[in-house]
Amino acid sequence: MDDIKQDDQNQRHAIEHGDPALSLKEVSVSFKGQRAPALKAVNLEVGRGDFVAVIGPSGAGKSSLLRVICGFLQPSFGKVLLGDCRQVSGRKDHARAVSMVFQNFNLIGSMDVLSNVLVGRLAHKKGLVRLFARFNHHDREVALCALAKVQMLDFVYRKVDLLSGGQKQRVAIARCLTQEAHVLLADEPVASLDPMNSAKVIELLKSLNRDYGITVIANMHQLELVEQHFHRVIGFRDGQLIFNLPLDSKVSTADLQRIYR
Ligand SMILES: Nc1ncnc2c1ncn2[C@@H]1O[C@H](COP(=O)(O)OP(=O)(O)OP(=O)(O)O)[C@@H](O)[C@H]1O
Repeated sequence: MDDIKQDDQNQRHAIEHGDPALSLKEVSVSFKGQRAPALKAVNLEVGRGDFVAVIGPSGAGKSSLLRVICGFLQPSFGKVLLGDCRQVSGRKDHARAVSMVFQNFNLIGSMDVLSNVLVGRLAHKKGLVRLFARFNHHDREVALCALAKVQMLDFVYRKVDLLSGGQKQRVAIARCLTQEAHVLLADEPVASLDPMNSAKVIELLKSLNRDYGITVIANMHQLELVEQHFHRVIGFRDGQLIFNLPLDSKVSTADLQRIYR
């Protein structure tokens, strides 16, 4: 237990003194037909290897934040930088560096677990090899290692439609691992899961962060899980970043009132 605490402290020290995994500079996102922007001039730096929760009421801009980091959305203003200076300018530029898991898993239900996980390797392919989704021995090895990490090796050839919600989310996480991304974004990863599976999925994300140094940013509605597991919490309201705090104890009532009014 003491070792784990020491590891945690070492990791926090590295984060505080290391390079950023990503930065947002004055990022705004506006949607056609919406009066207010989804994100308003957001400035944010996330440290390499950090484990961050994003909280805020519905419509606060949490998903828009992850989607603009992932490159699914382009900022209307400002820029997203990966590492120190590489600007995110399209899907291709960062398809390998950033991966995402979703509340509804985004898996292909009619395909087996291994085929779904191999999709993560497409980020490493070009041209016809990518078009025809041709995978080699190394791709399969990476995928099987990822499935071992999420404890789904016994289900390699099972159709995804036949898995439970918790198992599906573990497959989705294995797909991210197979992509070998440095940053894992999770959009409400436990919203569809019961409390036991929710805790398991958060523990799994935590172990990827601890064992592989993957930077994790997760949108969360479950404050208890956030306070129990995450190193940092970011609060959003009305598209604005309201606070960005290290999490040594509970989020104060005063801070919660600033976002959930
Ligand atoms: N594709 C879209 N087209 C138009 N407006 C959108 C779109 N996606 C999001 N919005 C708007 O942008 C704002 C922020 O939405 P976003 O989904 O980022 O919030 P959120 O904090 O993730 O909410 P929730 O917790 O309910 O998922 C909302 O007002 C929403 O209606």
